[in-house]
Amino acid sequence: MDSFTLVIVSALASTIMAATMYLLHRASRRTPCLLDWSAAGLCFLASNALALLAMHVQLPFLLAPGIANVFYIGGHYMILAGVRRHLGLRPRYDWLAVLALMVLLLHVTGFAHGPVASRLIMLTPFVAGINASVVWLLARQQERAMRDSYLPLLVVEAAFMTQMTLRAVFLALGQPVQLTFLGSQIWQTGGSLAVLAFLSLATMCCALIVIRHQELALRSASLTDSLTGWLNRRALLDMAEREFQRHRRSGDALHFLTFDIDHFKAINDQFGHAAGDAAIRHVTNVSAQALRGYDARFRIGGEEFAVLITGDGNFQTRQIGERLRLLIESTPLLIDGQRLTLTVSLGVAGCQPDDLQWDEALRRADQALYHAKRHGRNRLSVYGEDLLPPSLARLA
Ligand SMILES: Nc1nc2c(ncn2[C@@H]2O[C@H](COP(=O)(O)OP(=O)(O)OP(=O)(O)O)[C@@H](O)[C@H]2O)c(=O)[nH]1
Repeated sequence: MDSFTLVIVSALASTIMAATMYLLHRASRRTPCLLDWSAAGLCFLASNALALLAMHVQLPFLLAPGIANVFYIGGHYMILAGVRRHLGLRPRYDWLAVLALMVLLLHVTGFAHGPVASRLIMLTPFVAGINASVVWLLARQQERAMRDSYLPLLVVEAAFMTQMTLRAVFLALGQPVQLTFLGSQIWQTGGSLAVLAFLSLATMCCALIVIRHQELALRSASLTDSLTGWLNRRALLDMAEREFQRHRRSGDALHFLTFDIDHFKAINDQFGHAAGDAAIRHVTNVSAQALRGYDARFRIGGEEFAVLITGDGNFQTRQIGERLRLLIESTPLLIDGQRLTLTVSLGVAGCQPDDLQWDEALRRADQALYHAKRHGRNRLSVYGEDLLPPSLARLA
């Protein structure tokens, strides 16, 4: 294949990468790694543009291949920088500056002025090192929901690193191959095709990561209450059904602990809606300290909350609820310089063998909660103990 066509096609693929990443960023500005990946496309484009220019004009050696190779390494590095940023790490442009300087300085050495093969061997540790860093970072990720979307980029980077390394090893150890700058032998053609495939696939893989990430963020937002960060009623429908099915199979206890802020309307009326919101946040923050990390918490109404407690009986659930009640009572909220003591009323109910739906237990927990409200507030009632089912209440 002629090298002119390959460089043109690679330049096109670089442009598509830069434009795709930039346009995706325009569509959702909350994903800055897209700008790194767009810059990666621009770097590859600049490298190809210099190569094209060098085909027609005699350029200084430091410009082509020197600066052209710096852009080429920069392109690979910007993919790494974007991956780092996506994973919440600093992109480390200082490392890029050091790498760029090293690559440029190497072009002053006699080795770089040798045959094309020697420059290829010279660049391989840089490219393979950057590719290996991307592979290492992505392979370490534990988040199950995202792992599948990292795999394609991981494979593409690993494949490119492998072909680059094998090519360099063959050129270093094998029969001398006469490569010429922008020649059309199989070695150059293969290398250019590898770059072309890499650019096209990396563009798709980066887009896949961003789309998957946004999808998960949207899904999480749709299940989360924005004021408190607790799960919302919609999430409760999902999770309670799953836990109810598990409870029916395993027989493990499943309890609902519901609670509601006492006289909350008075806070709104006296201090305003913003103070009411602060009170809601205060109650959820404090009660989170009384709950265990694995207890699923939900905001199911304005100032009503539910906790799904699995594996514990009435006694332990009552203990958890009492701990929560006491902690809220003893942790005042500061509003306008005033210390305001908040209290909550709580209800507890467990799923019973003849329950057909999980919400029967939630309804009983609500009845227990209203029992606690009627009997003075700032207290906890357990359905079946403090409040008897109607059939037993008649006998009592
Ligand atoms: N600030 C704020 N207020 C809310 C929110 N959601 C509901 N509310 C208010 O919460 C109040 C609930 O009042 P009530 O149901 O009478 O309950 P209460 O005053 O706590 O009385 P008891 O529950 O009987 O102790 C209403 O005034 C709602 O407008 C919210 O997100 N923020």
